[in-house]
Amino acid sequence: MPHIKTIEGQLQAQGLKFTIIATRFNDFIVDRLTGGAVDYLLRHGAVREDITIIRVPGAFELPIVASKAAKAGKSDAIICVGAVIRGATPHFDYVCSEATKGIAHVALETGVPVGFGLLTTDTLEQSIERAGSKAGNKGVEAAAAALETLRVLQQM
Ligand SMILES: Nc1c(NC[C@H](O)[C@H](O)[C@H](O)CO)[nH]c(=O)[nH]c1=O
Ligand SMILES: CC(=O)[C@@H](O)COP(=O)(O)O
Repeated sequence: MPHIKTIEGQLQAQGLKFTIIATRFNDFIVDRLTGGAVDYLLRHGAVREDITIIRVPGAFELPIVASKAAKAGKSDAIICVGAVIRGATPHFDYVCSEATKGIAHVALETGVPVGFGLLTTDTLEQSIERAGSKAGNKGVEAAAAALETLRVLQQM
């Protein structure tokens, strides 16, 4: 059988620099996402000195700050965390759409992997479930995805 070349990212964070960008909006949820991301990185070999946390007002501001962080060249990977919870008006859709598109754009434009740890939920309960309770922790998932993607990109 011919050999199939396979590229997979190792989940080793030793020697890597990370920037976590976290919203102040819904901070009681977002602090759990941030903590999950930090804990994941430390457990996989990163050191505290190589992790920077930047706080922004809300999800809408995540892309511009992620863009500056990526272009500054001091981060191997970026992790965005936040929580947008549906209100009574279409505001939710606009905030989610721009944050999502903007974060994806930063990664594609700069080549720096950006983990997407932004909760977009219909209810507060759904956010709580995804911030370290019964449905896991999306901050952890975003940190893991950013690290794995970085390790894949390094082999290409
Ligand atoms: N409603 C939520 C927001 N809204 C605020 C915007 O993100 C933005 O900060 C404001 O419009 C000023 O530009 N942000 C969240 O992160 N979560 C929400 O539920
Ligand atoms: C997520 C939102 O946009 C939000 O909390 C705003 O609520 P509303 O639509 O009731 O103004």
